[in-house]
Amino acid sequence: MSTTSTVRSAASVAAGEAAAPIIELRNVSKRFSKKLDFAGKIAQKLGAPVKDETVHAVDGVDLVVRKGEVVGLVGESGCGKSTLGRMVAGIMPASGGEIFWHGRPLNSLSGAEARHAKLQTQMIFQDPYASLNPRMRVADIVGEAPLVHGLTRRAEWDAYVDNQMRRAGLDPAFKRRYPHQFSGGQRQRIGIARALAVQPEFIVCDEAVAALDVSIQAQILNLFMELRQELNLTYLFISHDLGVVEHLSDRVVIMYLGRVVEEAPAEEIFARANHPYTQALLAEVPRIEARKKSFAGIKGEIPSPLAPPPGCHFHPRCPHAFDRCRVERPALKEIAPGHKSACHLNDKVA
Ligand SMILES: Nc1ncnc2c1ncn2[C@@H]1O[C@H](COP(=O)(O)OP(=O)(O)OP(=O)(O)O)[C@@H](O)[C@H]1O
Repeated sequence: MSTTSTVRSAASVAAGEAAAPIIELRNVSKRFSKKLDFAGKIAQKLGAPVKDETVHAVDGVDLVVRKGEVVGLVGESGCGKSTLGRMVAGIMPASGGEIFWHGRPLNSLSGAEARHAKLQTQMIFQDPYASLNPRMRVADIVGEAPLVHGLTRRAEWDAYVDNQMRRAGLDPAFKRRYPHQFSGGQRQRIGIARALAVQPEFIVCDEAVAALDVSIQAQILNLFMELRQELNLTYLFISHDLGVVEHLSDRVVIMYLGRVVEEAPAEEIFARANHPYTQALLAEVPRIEARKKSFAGIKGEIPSPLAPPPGCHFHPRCPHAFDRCRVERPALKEIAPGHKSACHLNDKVA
């Protein structure tokens, strides 16, 4: 058994039935109103009917992340993963539904509690360079927030920063340098050191390794898993690539056009994918076992979230679609213990 799967199994036990949810989303949606362009504004002024231009980025999602778990959130570009991640991290409000933090509605927290919740959830982004202030030295990037929030004192600050840098695999000797003096992988480590410095319990990684070379990706993924063990961290790991989440997730959640279409323990997703969309995603990961199965790749383009197809959003691209799929939204139903899928085919088989 590989080290990663040993780590996963051990954590799965730790994150079993009894582990309490850190975050829970119930029927959460996010809509963005698209601003009218010049022609649209003129048409509106002239009293012409103007189309409703609303992007349904996230549409009625239920999601639970339990303490100690690593949840992989996977789907094609534009399916709403980042938007969902931002709502989970408390940096973007939902348009509908409810978000619970340790069992309490996020919007019922007092100012101090909400600030604490925000600090406890850190986000790591795809492009570390864009999220690091180019005019700040690494020591300040890493050490500013813990000082502001009273997690360290001025007298101990240097040692505190050194410690966070070492944890993220950076040499503290370089702490007076600026972000542009580091490589892509090292910059991602600076982002990780900054996140760790506020002592979070939960980290949302949004395509955190997507911009890195494959060998560097592996190093950063290993670092995430070591930190998980060392600091008892919980992760929501967002990626467009099922292959990336394969080795580190306890549970995998698949999104398509704003909705969750399947959710299961990682082993189950890779061994017995149920939803035709998940099967198509698996077919596109060349190095995993499932490629041997005769899943067809995904045909066609992902439809616009401005006008999602009725019924099951995946039906125009699904090789198994039938009449019901074109009119009725499939509910996310349990098809095996811990395995849920939103596909009308499951009712048909039964
Ligand atoms: N601030 C915004 N205003 C308007 N539309 C937005 C905004 N943020 C996201 N969207 C739209 O919402 C949809 C979902 O975007 P999101 O970035 O969450 O998807 P994603 O799955 O993370 O894709 P990617 O990996 O490409 O970022 C997209 O159609 C996107 O254009």
